[in-house]
Amino acid sequence: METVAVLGGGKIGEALLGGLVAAGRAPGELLVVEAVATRAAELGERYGIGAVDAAEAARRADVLVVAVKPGDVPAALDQVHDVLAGRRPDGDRPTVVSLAAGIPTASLEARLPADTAVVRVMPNTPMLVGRAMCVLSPGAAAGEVELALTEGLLAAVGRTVRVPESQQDLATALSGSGPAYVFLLAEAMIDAGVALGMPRATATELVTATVEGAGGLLTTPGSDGREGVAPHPGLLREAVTSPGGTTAAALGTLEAEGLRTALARAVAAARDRSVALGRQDG
Ligand SMILES: NC(=O)C1=CN([C@@H]2O[C@H](COP(=O)(O)OP(=O)(O)OC[C@H]3O[C@@H](n4cnc5c(N)ncnc54)[C@H](O)[C@@H]3O)[C@@H](O)[C@H]2O)C=CC1
Ligand SMILES: O=C(O)[C@@H]1CCC=N1
Repeated sequence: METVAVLGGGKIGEALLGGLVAAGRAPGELLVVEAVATRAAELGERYGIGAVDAAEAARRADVLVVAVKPGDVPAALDQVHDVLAGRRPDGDRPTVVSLAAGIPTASLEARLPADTAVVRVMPNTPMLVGRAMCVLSPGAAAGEVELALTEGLLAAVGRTVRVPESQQDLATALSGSGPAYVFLLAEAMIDAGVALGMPRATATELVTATVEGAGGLLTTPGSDGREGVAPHPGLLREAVTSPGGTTAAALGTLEAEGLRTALARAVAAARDRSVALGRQDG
């Protein structure tokens, strides 16, 4: 198997490394470059992954994953540039896989040796439990080989989909940030249950099982009574909504309070922020 080096062992770096280990990848094939020594040690203890410096990662990696904050990407790429320049671009040089929100492949390529294969990916944190949604777009020098290599790696930790790079900022707003919207919804539901008198542990069990079960229905073909097409959220919602019943009362309140509009605005705000992060780097 190829050696994967991750620059940045923070939340998403850990989700990838931990997810790969959980999927059976040998820790010896995984490397992390982490600026904070205590954090690197923590990852070593937790997953048995070796910490190296940027130059060593650039020397040994077949896939070099950039998982630092968008503003730290230029410095991180500068640290590996010269070693990468010493490796031939025709198969010896690693594929650079960027997980950074907003940063276009053209900006990444401009800070890397000419002809480096770059794949821009927007992952999400369910990667840690093998349930990621990873959205991929190739850079100018990334062909089918590099895309397939990246997909093969990420398939171990969830699902992958290719999109034109013009849709990456919107993908970031939907699936990259999306888990946070679901967690906020869960938190708010639990708090509402507690406010109305249910013990927190019970409310938490009810809500988390409900989110998991609803996710299962959304992703199980045929769950809305139709065969051969992806389940429609509206049909699943209708099946819960008895005429004159409790769900209709709740949904009427949510619509009146503007939940749908709030979500549309939230996704647009996240998309715009992703675009702005890319401009700041440029
Ligand atoms: N957290 C999330 O849900 C997602 C994050 N991302 C992207 O992943 C990237 C990282 O985000 P997080 O993991 O949340 O941030 P984080 O702040 O948790 O992790 C970044 C890590 O990189 C380290 N670091 C910074 N510069 C470094 C360098 N030059 N060399 C080595 N290590 C360095 C920091 O010490 C830190 O541990 C961002 O670009 C973000 O846009 C993408 C999808 C989802
Ligand atoms: O909040 C962020 O900027 C990152 C990108 C997607 C999820 N977390």
